[in-house]
Amino acid sequence: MRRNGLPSPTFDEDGPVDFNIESREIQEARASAIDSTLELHQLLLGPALCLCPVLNGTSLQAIYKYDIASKVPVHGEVSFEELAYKCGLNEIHLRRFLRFAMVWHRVFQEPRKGFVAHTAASRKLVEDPLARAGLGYMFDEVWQSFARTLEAIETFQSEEPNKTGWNLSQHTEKPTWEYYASRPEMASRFAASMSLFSDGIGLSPSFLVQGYPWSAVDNGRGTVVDVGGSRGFQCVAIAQSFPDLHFVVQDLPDMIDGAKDSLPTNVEPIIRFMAHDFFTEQPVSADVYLFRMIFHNWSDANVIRILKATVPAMQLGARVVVNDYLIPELGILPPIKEREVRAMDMIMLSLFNSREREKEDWQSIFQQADTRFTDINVWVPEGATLAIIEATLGQ
Ligand SMILES: C[S@@+](CC[C@H](N)C(=O)[O-])C[C@H]1O[C@@H](n2cnc3c(N)ncnc32)[C@H](O)[C@@H]1O
Repeated sequence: MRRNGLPSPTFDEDGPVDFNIESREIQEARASAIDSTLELHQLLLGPALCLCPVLNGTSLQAIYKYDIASKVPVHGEVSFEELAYKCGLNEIHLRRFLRFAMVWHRVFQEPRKGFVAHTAASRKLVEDPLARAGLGYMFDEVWQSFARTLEAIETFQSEEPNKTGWNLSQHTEKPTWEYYASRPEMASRFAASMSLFSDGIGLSPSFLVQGYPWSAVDNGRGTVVDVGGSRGFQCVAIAQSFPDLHFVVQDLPDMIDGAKDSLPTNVEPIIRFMAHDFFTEQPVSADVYLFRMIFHNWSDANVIRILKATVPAMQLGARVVVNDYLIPELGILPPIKEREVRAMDMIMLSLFNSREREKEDWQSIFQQADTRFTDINVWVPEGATLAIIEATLGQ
């Protein structure tokens, strides 16, 4: 990092909150150091302590709920007494929440007894609304869903998206998207968290742009339908590199409302938005139907329903292109990457009753949707977190 003029990692308030490492070599060195230190750490803990992880999110949840970070002056300090007053919290609770966060998460520090100051991590919460949204989503929704997941499995014995740990914890029978429709503040917190997670280096849209042969889609002049394409972020990225393609971004009406107005002007003429529920028959005939981070939100039966609704619009040779996590065989990925995929798989269970899939799962799902899906190719672009799964409709 020194050789590349990058700041050294530190917990100090003025330390870098993001590394902004672009070099693949440095990223790989960082990942391998994380893997090695994790292994060393767990070896030193030993089996008994590995069985006792601390799973207590109360402290971070309180920091989010009472917006504590914004009440601590940047480059200053505040007493526990005054901060408790500002937050409307009992001082004993506040002190234990913050001291837990200092020790477990390096969030806040106590430069002298009884006074609180920022670290780089707590300062990030003040300065980055996406980081705040991510914390809120994690501790108000995801963490609570984990605690009710086994209960949901036993009670419902169902794969439907409204029979989950999330449903039990939110006390609703509606699936997430429907529930969010009447709660715009939760919907925008979810969207902000997604853009925080998509900033992860392996999730950049550039991997989809460079990792798929877009120039071969009808010689670079074909039509791509981005199904469940949100506000068109992926299509914008692809369109910037392949300006002769045409795009239709489909999503639920609330999601695409006003999205056309926020497109960059150079790609605006080639990207169109359309309200479409992907469980109903696909109305657009295209060369490629892109599903990015869609199927991992749905059970196998529902993915098959969505694919069956797509097939009637597909001409011979048209393709479904899926961009989703791929579960590898155990031990093939570096440990830190494998943790991420398996963590996502568990989150999908608790929130949606869905799952991340292995290569063989994709073969089986496409075959069950339509036996004419042939040539199923699966690859992971170098450095990417998401795989590309491509299925072509044959005779
Ligand atoms: C995890 S997001 C993925 C968004 C986008 N493809 C991406 O990669 O950033 C899932 C998307 O599916 C959309 N969605 C959920 N149910 C839908 C339905 N029945 N029909 C169309 N879109 C739906 C949501 O509104 C949301 O934009």
